[in-house]
Amino acid sequence: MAYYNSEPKYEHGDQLKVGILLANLGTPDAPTAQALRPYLRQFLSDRRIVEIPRLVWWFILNCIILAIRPKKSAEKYASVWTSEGSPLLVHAKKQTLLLRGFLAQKIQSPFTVELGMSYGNPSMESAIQKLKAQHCDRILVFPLYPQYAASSTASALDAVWRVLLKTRNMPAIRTIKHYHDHPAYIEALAQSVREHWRINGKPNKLVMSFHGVPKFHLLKGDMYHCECHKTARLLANALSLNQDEYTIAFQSRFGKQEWLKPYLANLLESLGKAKVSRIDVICPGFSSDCLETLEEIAMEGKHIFQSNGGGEYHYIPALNENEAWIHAMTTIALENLHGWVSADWDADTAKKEAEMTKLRAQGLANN
Ligand SMILES: C=CC1=C(C)c2cc3[nH]c(cc4nc(cc5[nH]c(cc1n2)c(C)c5CCC(=O)O)C(CCC(=O)O)=C4C)c(C)c3C=C
Ligand SMILES: [Fe+2]
Ligand SMILES: [Fe+2]
Repeated sequence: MAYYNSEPKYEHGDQLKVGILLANLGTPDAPTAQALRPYLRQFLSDRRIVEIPRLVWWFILNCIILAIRPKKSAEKYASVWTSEGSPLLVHAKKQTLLLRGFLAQKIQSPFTVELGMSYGNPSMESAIQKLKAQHCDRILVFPLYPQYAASSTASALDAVWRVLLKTRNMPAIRTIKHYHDHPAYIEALAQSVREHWRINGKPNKLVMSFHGVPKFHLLKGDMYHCECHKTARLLANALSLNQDEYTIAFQSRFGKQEWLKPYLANLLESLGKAKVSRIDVICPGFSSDCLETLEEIAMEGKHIFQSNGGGEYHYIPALNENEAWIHAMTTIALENLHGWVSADWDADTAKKEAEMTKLRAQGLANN
């Protein structure tokens, strides 16, 4: 088998495009133990996710985790699965289509948007192949993680680099590192909270819950923790909240190590025991609803809070297809596409460009 991926057919004069590659985590193909096993194997074999020595981890992963977790996780996935599929994938696909449409209003030069996942399907490889098949010679990688973390953003970029290592005709690449403090993202979050409060009234406390990572990631230089705090502070400012009206927590602890604190489960337990009459929980780090928000936050979190004596519990949905969020994605993409796309491109320019390319190929033009 050839080491390099085959290149798509290209003829002089074919129109070159800019590709925007939306990168997200990925999800299993079905809510079953059979589908969870390969997904979790790929996910948990990533060194960005688990950093313990390979041989020890191989044994723990294959002999313990993959024997138990697929069945347990499949039951959780089944509780949030929709008729269209996994929520994460359903939302990410809709975001891809919407971003394509919004960008088409803003730029006229040829571009396209595709979706690629770090683990599972659609793979990063299939997304890059789709972009190359459409003659994208410039690709902007847009991770759907507002806060940079080595375990999310960098692992998505690793997946891109792995494909490029096997690519003969490499496109130019730009990457977006983060947008945790981008005004349009903060405004999209603020709008969704304001809308929830307009309909349901205000809670005693707004809990902002972020996916956790092991504490040593922070100690070794991963700034994720700081970026989560900055997002929370900016969102609180946008909503004019006092310090005692909101709080931050980290969820989804995995394994026995210490993770970023406070742990959401402990916080919900103490808020419940304090008989707080209503809390609202929002997850600003998740661009789409997924297992971690719909099962862990909306279901499990509610149970912890209320079984400890807490009152009303509202989960505020992720940004998903909110217009303000797609608008924010459009703004962030455009800022990073500077010099790659033009607002005044038209069919005539394209024709002239194609002619020039042909002439250049025949040695009839020097520029
Ligand atoms: C902000 C984004 C995320 C970070 C950072 C992150 C780190 C991280 N995750 C695990 C382990 C698991 N995460 C799982 C699911 C999952 N994680 C994220 C996002 C981040 N993870 C999302 C969006 C999802 C949901 C995917 C979906 O299909 O809906 C899972 C799988 C589910 C399960 O079995 O519980 C695991 C495992 C670690 C160890 C980690 C940091 C080191
Ligand atoms: Fe995770
Ligand atoms: Fe979880």
